[in-house]
Amino acid sequence: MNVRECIVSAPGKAILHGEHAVVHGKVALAVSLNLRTYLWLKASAPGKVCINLPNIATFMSWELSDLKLLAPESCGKRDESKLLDAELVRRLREFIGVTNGNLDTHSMATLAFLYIYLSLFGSGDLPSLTVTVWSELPTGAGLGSSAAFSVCLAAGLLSASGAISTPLRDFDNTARWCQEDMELINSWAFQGEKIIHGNPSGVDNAVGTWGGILRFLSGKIIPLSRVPLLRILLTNTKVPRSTKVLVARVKDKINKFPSIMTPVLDSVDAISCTCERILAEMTSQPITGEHYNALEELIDINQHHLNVMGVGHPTLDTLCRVTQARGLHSKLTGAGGGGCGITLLRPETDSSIVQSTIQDLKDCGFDCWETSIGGPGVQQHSPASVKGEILEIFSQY
Ligand SMILES: Nc1ncnc2c1ncn2[C@@H]1O[C@H](COP(=O)(O)OP(=O)(O)O)[C@@H](O)[C@H]1O
Ligand SMILES: C[C@@](O)(CCOP(=O)(O)O)CC(=O)O
Ligand SMILES: [Mg+2]
Repeated sequence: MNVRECIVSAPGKAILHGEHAVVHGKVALAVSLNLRTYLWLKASAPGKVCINLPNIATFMSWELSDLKLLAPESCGKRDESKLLDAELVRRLREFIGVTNGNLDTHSMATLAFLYIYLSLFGSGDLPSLTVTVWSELPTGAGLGSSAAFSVCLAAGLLSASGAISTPLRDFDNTARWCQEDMELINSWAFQGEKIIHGNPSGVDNAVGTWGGILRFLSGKIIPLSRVPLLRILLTNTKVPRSTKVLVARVKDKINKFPSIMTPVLDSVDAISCTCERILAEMTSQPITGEHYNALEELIDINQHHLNVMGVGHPTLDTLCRVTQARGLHSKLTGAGGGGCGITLLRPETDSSIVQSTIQDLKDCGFDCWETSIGGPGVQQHSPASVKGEILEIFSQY
């Protein structure tokens, strides 16, 4: 079977409010970032499937004849079932030698790839292909690298299978899919997230697919059209953590202390809804200091709640303290336990304050940069529209 070569990309995300609570049916507000993951899919030597994941030093190659033995009996390109095929996951875990509880980066990424590949192609001829992924996002830092990876896998493999169109026309630089195709990409990306996370809410893959600023509640995605331009500082504490472990930790706490944790989750829900209302107000009325005071207070309250849930970290406390000393407010973003935090900047925050804060945070050993938000969701690219440095990485494989 011949595959169609393609390059696709998907953005990372920052959660403004609602991480963890969103897994338990509460509202989250999330925004796409200008950092993206790129996937290049091309035909490979006959009889072989290869993945090159240089961000995580993973390079694998399999014989089609071995993969064919693992393929599920039925597969469905249009099957949007929310349940993972547990039997296929079991066979794949055994095939790549993952023992129970093994959560390493390499195994999760390989499992997610093989699961989507075999689910989409398993019942027919398996195509010989090579997939190379390169990301501008830090891996495992709370910026949705797993979701951007899963969205790219879903978009690339669905396109190669012909289950969705190839939107890029001659002379286009980038192109996006129709709503129906994006829903299919999102649903397969969600399967990838399930393999990597265990119990994802789906907010990260939704932002990776649609981009922009979204309100997410129990799988329902509402793009926010009325949002002021927000200035955000991103800080990576560089403390590694696993979303899967942190999501499980919060669940244990809820099971242990339901009457204590349920009001915390309800409060986070109210924070997300209040934030959404304030953001809408800021587009319909003149923006005042009161709006920013309220947004800052919501950030502080939510950060305390996240500490109560057990997903804080001393480095995140340092981030909050260092930025507070400059009059700025921060919270963790994503799963916490290290990883990244966001700091809200006011429109009038002087660039000298921003630069001094960045320097203070760098002095703590963190990476820190001002980011732009709301970038496009999943896209197909012509090679000419991909940055030279990424093409150069791709050209090595
Ligand atoms: N560029 C990449 N290449 C390969 N695998 C990736 C890449 N980015 C993310 N992943 C997968 O996602 C996992 C990290 O997911 P997760 O713990 O949810 O953190 P994040 O906050 O970055 O989403 C990694 O262990 C790896 O399996
Ligand atoms: C903690 C959570 O709300 C977000 C996790 O984001 P990340 O994998 O840390 O980027 C989990 C989820 O929504 O699936
Ligand atoms: Mg993730």
